[in-house]
Amino acid sequence: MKSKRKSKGPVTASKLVKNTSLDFNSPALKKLSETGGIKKEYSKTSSIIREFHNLNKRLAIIRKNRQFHESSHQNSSKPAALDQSALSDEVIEENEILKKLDLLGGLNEYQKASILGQSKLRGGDTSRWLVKVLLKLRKKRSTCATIKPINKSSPDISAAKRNDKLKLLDVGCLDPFNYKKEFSWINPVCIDLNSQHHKIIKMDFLSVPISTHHPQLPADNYSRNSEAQSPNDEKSCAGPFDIVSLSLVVNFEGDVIKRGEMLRHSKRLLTPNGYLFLVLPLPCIDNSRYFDHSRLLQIASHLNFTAVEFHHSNKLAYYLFQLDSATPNSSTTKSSNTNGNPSLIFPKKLLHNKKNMNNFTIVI
Ligand SMILES: C[S@@+](CC[C@H](N)C(=O)[O-])C[C@H]1O[C@@H](n2cnc3c(N)ncnc32)[C@H](O)[C@@H]1O
Repeated sequence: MKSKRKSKGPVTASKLVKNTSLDFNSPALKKLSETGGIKKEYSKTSSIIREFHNLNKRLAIIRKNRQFHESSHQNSSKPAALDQSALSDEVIEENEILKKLDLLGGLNEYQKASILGQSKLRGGDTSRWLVKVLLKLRKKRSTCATIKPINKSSPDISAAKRNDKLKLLDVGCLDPFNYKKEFSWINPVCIDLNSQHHKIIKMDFLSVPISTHHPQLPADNYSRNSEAQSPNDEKSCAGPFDIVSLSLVVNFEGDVIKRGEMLRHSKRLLTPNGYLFLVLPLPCIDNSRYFDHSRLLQIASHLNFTAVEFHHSNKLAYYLFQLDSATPNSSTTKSSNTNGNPSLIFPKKLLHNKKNMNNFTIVI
């Protein structure tokens, strides 16, 4: 009789990501990479991420339609039979999507797949690009006065010096130690819809308040070695911030209007000349019917952001924008083409029309 015990099988990346403390330099992960096994695992994680995004997008559309049907039903005096059947179809589809998301493992599994995507074997997490640019800006600080003086030489960082650190809101944070090497001059506050670590506040970015009565931010609890820190909570997370990081977060949101709202909210949370670090998958910029580099720059400029630096890698598009609070706000300006929605300044507009393009966009 055959033994029912399953063989342990090879160490796979998906097994590795199940560990809470991920060691990206572990011999097992390196070996997996050398033997080529990791490629298969990466394509598996990529398909989880892709499927998750598609389902999320569809869910946002259905929920929006439902809101619309419900409000038009409330405002109408006639019995709307058609609306009612559309509504029940949408409820059925919504439940199916939720089931599929559940089968995929939900946000938790998606995040594990994303953690694997961050691994150094794949070029590291996106914070490395930001740090490189910030250091470059620090060098030419005479022209970029908002990069504050940094005293890295002092091992004892007093409260006064801590206030000199750049306060960075890391939205959609999977690893609170992304900026570990920079803790002496960057003070990260980490949030995510689904926290993977006690130092990551479980919070929706759109509900981060603009200011607080508690100016002491939780990231002051960070120290290089200490694990025993007081837990972060929603109350301790509030603007203003020197930097807001939206790395691979805007594309996660399925609702195109909420994507625009995320950019607007960054502006509200930033110090007068603060920075917005935005990272999108490259196809959002170079293979979308409704979006591209210049559209992004137009939207950014409308919100008084100027691109300080950008970089397109094989897979990702990195942007560092700086807020110019001195420029008069242009948010009252309306675009000529509003696609039937007069409240939108940058509506969904066909910009390119080639085969196999995606439909990513951000509307404002
Ligand atoms: C692809 S991961 C990005 C991880 C990391 N920032 C990076 O650059 O690799 C997207 C993360 O954004 C989080 N997220 C999406 N919308 C959010 C929101 N409105 N508020 C907070 N976190 C959000 C998701 O929960 C998910 O963990």
